[in-house]
Amino acid sequence: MDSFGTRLHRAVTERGPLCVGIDPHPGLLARWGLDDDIRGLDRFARTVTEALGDRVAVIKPQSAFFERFGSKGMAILESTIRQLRAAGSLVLLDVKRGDIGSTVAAYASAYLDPSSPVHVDAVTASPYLGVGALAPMFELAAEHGGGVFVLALTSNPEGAAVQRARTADGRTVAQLVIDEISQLNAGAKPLGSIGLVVGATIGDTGHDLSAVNGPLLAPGLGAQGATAADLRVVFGSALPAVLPSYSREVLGAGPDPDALRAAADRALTDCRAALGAR
Ligand SMILES: O=c1ccn([C@@H]2O[C@H](COP(=O)(O)O)[C@@H](O)[C@H]2O)c(=O)[nH]1
Repeated sequence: MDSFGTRLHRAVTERGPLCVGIDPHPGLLARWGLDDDIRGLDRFARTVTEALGDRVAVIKPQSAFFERFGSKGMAILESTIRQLRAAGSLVLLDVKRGDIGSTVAAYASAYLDPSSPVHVDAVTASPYLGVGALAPMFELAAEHGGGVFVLALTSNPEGAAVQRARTADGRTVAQLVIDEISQLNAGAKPLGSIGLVVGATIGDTGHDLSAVNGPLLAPGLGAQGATAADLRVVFGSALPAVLPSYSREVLGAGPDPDALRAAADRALTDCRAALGAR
């Protein structure tokens, strides 16, 4: 199996640099004329999958919106993952896991072992128990062609107090995360398999992303206020590695599948223009 970095590079080359989230917010279910229950969740996830699974490079289900319905929600998440992968999009499960290493090993087998019912192409992970504690995820990802996106500079305003705090050597916590992930990706071609999450909302923070050599997931576009034009300010010379991510901005166009596709196409056109030809 090719590495996640290779598979992502291929998907972006073929389909364009875009990630669309599946975030079935109660408000969106209502706007779509669906009840906030298991049937509404199923219809919402199925509609997005059928509309976008064969055209968007990466689809990012937000686990929380499935988890809130318990085991029935998880069953829908499992079938959504299967349908998305069958349609050819890479599935990035936004689940932000992180713990002591021995527990991270269990999260790794849950999401990155091909024999698991919730096996996905990549997951999001939190580094606040130490980047090193995520090693079992990095190892299983490498073994099975999976990817991990580690939070570095998140899109929400509350993140800055923790992420931009200074460590003993004067670097910010975020720069320490960035540097550790850069080491893990060193020498990988065309792209490493360990990505970072850097919000499109954060402006020019002066962090150095030039050595990451891995994908940079950029949430915060659309509903949180960032525009594709902001990507240039946030990422500078690291722009070619950016994977822009939209959820509500695209999902709000539903439930008509043509309208969903048109919204995703608009987002992709904006991102292509901002990132340069890709
Ligand atoms: O820094 C981060 C990390 C993750 N997210 C997630 O992305 C989507 C954003 O949804 P929008 O509707 O496009 O605002 C959501 O699932 C977040 O949990 C993020 O926003 N910022």
